[in-house]
Amino acid sequence: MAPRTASDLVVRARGVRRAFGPVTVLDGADLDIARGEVVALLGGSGSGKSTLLRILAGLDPAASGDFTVPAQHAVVFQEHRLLPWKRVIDNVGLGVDDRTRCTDALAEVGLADRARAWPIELSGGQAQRVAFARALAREPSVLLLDEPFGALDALTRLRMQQLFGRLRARHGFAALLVTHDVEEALLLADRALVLDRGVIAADLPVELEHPRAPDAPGFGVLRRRLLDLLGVPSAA
Ligand SMILES: Nc1ncnc2c1ncn2[C@@H]1O[C@H](COP(=O)(O)OP(=O)(O)OP(=O)(O)O)[C@@H](O)[C@H]1O
Repeated sequence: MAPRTASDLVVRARGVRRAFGPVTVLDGADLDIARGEVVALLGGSGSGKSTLLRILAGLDPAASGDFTVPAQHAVVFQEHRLLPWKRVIDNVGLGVDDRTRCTDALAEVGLADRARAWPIELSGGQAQRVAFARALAREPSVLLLDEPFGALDALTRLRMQQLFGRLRARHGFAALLVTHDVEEALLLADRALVLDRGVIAADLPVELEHPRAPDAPGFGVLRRRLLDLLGVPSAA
């Protein structure tokens, strides 16, 4: 891989620190994301993944460190966070002037026919699709995703992961994907980072052909390596 220059980077963070009272959660974390690159962020529960994502999203003014994230970013959380008093299309259109972009985004996630529905009328998977449409309508150069598929049932999660792959191929956005799911990281990401004791402790390139599948050659080896990096021992 050619060395990355600063101009290739869409996200650059250096020495990110955050403590809550006496507890230091991030202790000088460094992170780069290149244009169009999907980076998974893993780590034990409470290791600070969401804290780092929130900082990059500009949602935590108390953090310190140097970080640049383009203004044109969008965030998707585990919960859809749709406004219940706005119809689907108006949720997608929040802060976006161009209505065509909103209609197109809704069509891209397969929900053109639900534009006039209320959020309460949607399934969990559909609501999360709308959350992605809302993000897409902003034409982001980077998506910040905090376990966006974590609350979905296994089948819906698989469909959403496939949708994410198609959207990424079409739009070329970069993404930071916080996930607990090793398989998800290896299906979707170009690199997998492991956050441990406040720093990025490992950076694993995922050099697998697309479309990827858990039974494809090379997948199992990478899964084992990533589990090792996460400190999960192999079954005896
Ligand atoms: N607003 C807050 N006030 C106090 N402590 C907080 C706050 N936000 C996060 N923390 C603490 O910071 C640590 C990291 O939390 P964070 O949610 O970033 O971890 P995580 O890696 O995303 O965890 P999980 O995988 O369980 O979602 C935890 O110990 C958490 O309790």
